[in-house]
Amino acid sequence: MVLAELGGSITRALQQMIKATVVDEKVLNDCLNEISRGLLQSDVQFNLVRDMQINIKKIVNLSDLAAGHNKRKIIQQAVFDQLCQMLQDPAGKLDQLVPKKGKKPSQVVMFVGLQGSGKTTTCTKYAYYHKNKGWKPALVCADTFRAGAFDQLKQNAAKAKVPFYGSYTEMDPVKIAVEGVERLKNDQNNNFDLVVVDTSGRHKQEAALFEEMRQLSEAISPDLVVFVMDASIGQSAFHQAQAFKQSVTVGAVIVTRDGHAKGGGALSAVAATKSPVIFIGTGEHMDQLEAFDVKPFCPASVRHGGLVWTCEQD
Ligand SMILES: Nc1nc2c(ncn2[C@@H]2O[C@H](COP(=O)(O)OP(=O)(O)OP(=O)(O)O)[C@@H](O)[C@H]2O)c(=O)[nH]1
Repeated sequence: MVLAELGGSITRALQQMIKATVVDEKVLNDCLNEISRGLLQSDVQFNLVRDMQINIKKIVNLSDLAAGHNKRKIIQQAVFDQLCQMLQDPAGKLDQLVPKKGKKPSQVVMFVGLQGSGKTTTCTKYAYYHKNKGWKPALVCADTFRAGAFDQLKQNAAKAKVPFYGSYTEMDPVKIAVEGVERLKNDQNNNFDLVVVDTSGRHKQEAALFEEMRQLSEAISPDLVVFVMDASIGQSAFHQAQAFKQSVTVGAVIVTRDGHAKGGGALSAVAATKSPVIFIGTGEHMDQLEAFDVKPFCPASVRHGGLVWTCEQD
């Protein structure tokens, strides 16, 4: 997994710093440069990497640290905090964002993203994931643009045994979404608590499709808009994600096809949308969706000389 590989290179940089006999400016710079190299190789935007270096240096002001301070631990914590902030909860709103099981009226989650980013697949995976955790999810196909999207979602929904709403004949995605969401929300028999809406793929250059997405979002007022991004798009993730964020209130990111060399583009999408990565798609199958865990970037402990330097808050 590429995000985990990036975690490995960050851990190695920290280990080098921990091994140093004296932690001085040179050791700190070497460590930060090594981490920056890993991030840049994973295609994280240069500006983000530079800002992260600046922030860490502000927190870890070696000349101001009195003797007796555990410099290694302070550096490690600063690196971990910065990465967590970049990835996990950049706006500090994760708690409010995540739908709550059993909540009424049903919460609506709308999926948006570029063409082929994996939205349709991820919608079903997301519904299936929650179903296995005891939720009552349902799916709506508001992708009238791609021929085959309806059948794809219908088949996936049947496989996942998740109820589904869509139409072969209606071509207006806003109408379908409104009807589907209303019907599923008011379904007294099934008591759905999560309605997942799949939308057409679009590109920021396609103004009309972006306007359609804005109208769709306005019409159904989703509780959460998820931006689905393919890990392989690398740096262009930043501008695309930013364009989506400017049209609809993106609240979270799901990264698909993680395993690609440019997986660090996820960091750029997070920075552009100020939204956390909540899940990672690790394959085409229904169960290949993992709740995102920031820890691979910086494992809980980095062992050296019998000491355990914990990255987690102690
Ligand atoms: N390996 C891998 N493949 C994925 C993942 N998610 C989706 N795919 C595959 O990517 C392809 C495109 O996925 P779709 O779900 O159809 O993409 P989409 O965003 O709905 O496409 P549009 O509606 O055209 O925008 C399919 O072949 C999926 O099986 C993932 O996490 N890992």
